[in-house]
Amino acid sequence: MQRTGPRHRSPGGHVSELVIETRGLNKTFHTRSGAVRVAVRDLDLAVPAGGVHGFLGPNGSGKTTTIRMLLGLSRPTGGSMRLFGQDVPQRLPEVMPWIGAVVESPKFSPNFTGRQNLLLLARAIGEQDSRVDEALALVSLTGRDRDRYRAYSLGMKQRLAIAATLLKQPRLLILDEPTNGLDPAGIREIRETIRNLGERGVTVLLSSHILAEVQQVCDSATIIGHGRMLASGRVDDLIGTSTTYRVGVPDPDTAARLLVGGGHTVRAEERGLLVDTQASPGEITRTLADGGVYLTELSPVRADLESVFLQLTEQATLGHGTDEGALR
Ligand SMILES: Nc1ncnc2c1ncn2[C@@H]1O[C@H](COP(=O)(O)OP(=O)(O)OP(=O)(O)O)[C@@H](O)[C@H]1O
Repeated sequence: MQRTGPRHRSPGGHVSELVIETRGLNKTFHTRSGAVRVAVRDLDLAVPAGGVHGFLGPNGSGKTTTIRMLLGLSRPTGGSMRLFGQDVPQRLPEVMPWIGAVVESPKFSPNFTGRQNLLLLARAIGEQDSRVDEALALVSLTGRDRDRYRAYSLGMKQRLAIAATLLKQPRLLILDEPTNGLDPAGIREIRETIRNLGERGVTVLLSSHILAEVQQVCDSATIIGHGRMLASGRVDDLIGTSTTYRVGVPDPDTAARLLVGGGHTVRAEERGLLVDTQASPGEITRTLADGGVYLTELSPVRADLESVFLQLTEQATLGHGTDEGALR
């Protein structure tokens, strides 16, 4: 797992081509009341070519701000950015034809069908009409393309928005929280669409505050909190770095103190303690036994990004004192 630095290393140490690269990226807002708000802080983002890369962080952690800067919609206060190896925003006009983005809901005409909306768009950007059928198929809207847009579900509207970006066959697709506000069926359809695109060779940057989403859909991920990168790497590796154990003990307070002293991350829960650690069960047992505490239970809990995130944000918040927003 890589925690800092702009290069993405595979487990074998190979440095892959980066589609998105930021170095020391900063964005500070000055609010009307005169307060200074740091939205993005020294962010080194490295997104390798191919597959789906998750951009994971709680609400307000700086994902949209970063994406807006990458797309030239907002100006950084510091640092540098590259897309396909080109400095942006300076060279944005050159790389923009390769990039599709759904950052806000696009304006479609409610009385036109999905197909008519895309045909209008395709002609406006000089793409062949045949691209419309291909784009509709990629987002699985083929059977519903002759329904009026106003009759579409939110999920279908979102898939049409993705189809619109696919008309020009982008090599990079940036999706900002694309499943927000969708029902479970809509969420599933969008996730399938994103996975299909990743498998077809499109690099997808998927921003999300939903850990399970990133875990299910993404090959690699960057986790941010307070505008800072907390970890980056393959999702398998991010999960593999730590295991959570449920620890049952007669005296949880003493046990927690001993475990924290031993360098483990500890959370209290109803049935005992949850310990996020890279250590073996034997080491946990020894740490407690050396302090005179004997276990009544020690069982591994399925590792997920949530425990990784909690470990990372705990480290990051030590120096900040503010709390992260809600993750679900
Ligand atoms: N135009 C602005 N003026 C002032 N503060 C802003 C502005 N835009 C964003 N912020 C602040 O910057 C921080 C990061 O916001 P941002 O929208 O980038 O987070 P996010 O990770 O995309 O969150 P969400 O998941 O809620 O969209 C927040 O504290 C937000 O309030």
